[in-house]
Amino acid sequence: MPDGRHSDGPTEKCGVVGVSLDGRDAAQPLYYALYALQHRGQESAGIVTHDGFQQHSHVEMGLVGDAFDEEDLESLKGSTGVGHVRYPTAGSVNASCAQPFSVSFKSGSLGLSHNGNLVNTDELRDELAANGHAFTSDGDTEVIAHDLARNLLEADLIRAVKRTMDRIHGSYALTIAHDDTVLGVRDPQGNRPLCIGELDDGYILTSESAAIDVLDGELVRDVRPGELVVLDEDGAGFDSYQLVERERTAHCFFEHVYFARPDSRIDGSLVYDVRRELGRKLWEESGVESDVVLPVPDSGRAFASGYAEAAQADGSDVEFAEGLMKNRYVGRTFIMPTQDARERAVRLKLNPIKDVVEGRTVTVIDDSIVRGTTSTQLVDLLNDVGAESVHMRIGAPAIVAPCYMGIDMASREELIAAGRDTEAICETVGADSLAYLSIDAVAEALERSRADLCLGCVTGEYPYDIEDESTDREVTRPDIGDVRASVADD
Ligand SMILES: O=P(O)(O)OC[C@H]1O[C@H](OP(=O)(O)OP(=O)(O)O)[C@H](O)[C@@H]1O
Ligand SMILES: NC(=O)CC[C@H](N)C(=O)O
Ligand SMILES: [Mg+2]
Repeated sequence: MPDGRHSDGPTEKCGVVGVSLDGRDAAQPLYYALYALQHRGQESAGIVTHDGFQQHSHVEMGLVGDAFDEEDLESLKGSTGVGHVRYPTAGSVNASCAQPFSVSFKSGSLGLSHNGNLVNTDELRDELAANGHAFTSDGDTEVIAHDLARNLLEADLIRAVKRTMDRIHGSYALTIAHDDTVLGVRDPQGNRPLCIGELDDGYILTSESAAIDVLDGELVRDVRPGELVVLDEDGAGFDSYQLVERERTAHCFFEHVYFARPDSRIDGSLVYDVRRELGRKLWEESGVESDVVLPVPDSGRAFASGYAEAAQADGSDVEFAEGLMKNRYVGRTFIMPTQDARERAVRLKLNPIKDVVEGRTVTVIDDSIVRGTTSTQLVDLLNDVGAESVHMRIGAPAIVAPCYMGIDMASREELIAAGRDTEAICETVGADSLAYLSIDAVAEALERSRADLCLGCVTGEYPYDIEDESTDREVTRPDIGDVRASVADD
């Protein structure tokens, strides 16, 4: 397995936050912000604060609502701090890798939250260990914390961060509490999102602007790729240092397709608008006449409304209907650790309304197909309730390669599109027709050139050097019959 990736798990990403307030305790706003970022990671949640004298930390496995009670929040004293929700992509899936990571050293303390994945973790860990650093986890985040702590012993804050940025390779959006100073750092290619918000009595740094909204704040701007933002300790403002400049960005397009909340604004675009535009383009590229268009909730919704709107504008009398009902108590299905659990979860999660579907031709719109669990089951379900035909339209290109940048998107073996063409995938999921959106349409909707996006999972070409990437390229495909049989057995 290549450095910095574990073998199985969901395609979730972590959420980071940091706040600096004028006197008010930071714990509660951090907690609410983490609640707003819960979709980005459900494995653990944590907050580290600083009261001007000492650091306080509470980190637990589980969801935000379960990880903290009132007493925990009260114990987190101080008006500055950082928080994290984790979905593991590097290191163990247990408390040893839960964040924020705390490190105490001669000249102070650090609490560090990370979204992303380093691609040179092993090399850095070996070097730091040889210099006497003792690690308590096998993750990449602790390596960043130790490297920064070491640099802080020899240099001022800005130089120390710059040195660490020069040494760590890969994707990272970081919020860091260095004593009572809160910092935000974004990797030089801006792979993972990070933005700055203004609150009534302070400032916030966070993965998604929805977390600023829930605190009734205002989005100021995105943190620029390669930029360090330092919040004033009294919450009065912030300073910016452009520490690394790169010619090209490598923004992750999948943030807009699936990960981020539709109500978040990332790198200048509202996720909801981008999804609707992708849906419109999907109609333009591969629209198919049918009686009804059904979104796959949740993330397929905005795509389907854009698709149906474009179809109707073109004179189609297709109906847009919420014909798949979602059980809101079942989380994102990738979170399930085994294929069997994922299949069961899809059945629990989505139920078709027979009356909407029976005897009709149906177009199902989803944002993406990863392992194919959702689409394969859905086609069966829709056929079971009497759909005359089922056409799948997908608002992203086919995912043919793993993600090494902080999304655990399974190995090639598990990806239904790796080593298969669209026709074979269509046959595998059992649909009457299937079409994906083109990569160019994605770049157009995001108003960026292809060269400024990370498209690794849809092209297999990465903007970072990935150790051992090539060893994962050979895929032995099971027979289509075997795949369908395993679904039918369930
Ligand atoms: O091909 P698969 O491996 O099944 O993965 C693709 C599905 O998983 C995601 O939904 P998910 O249930 O994670 O979350 P959502 O409710 O936000 O759409 C995505 O939106 C697709 O529906
Ligand atoms: N999903 C992420 O961004 C994970 C951050 C970090 N690589 C970890 O596994 O803890
Ligand atoms: Mg979905």
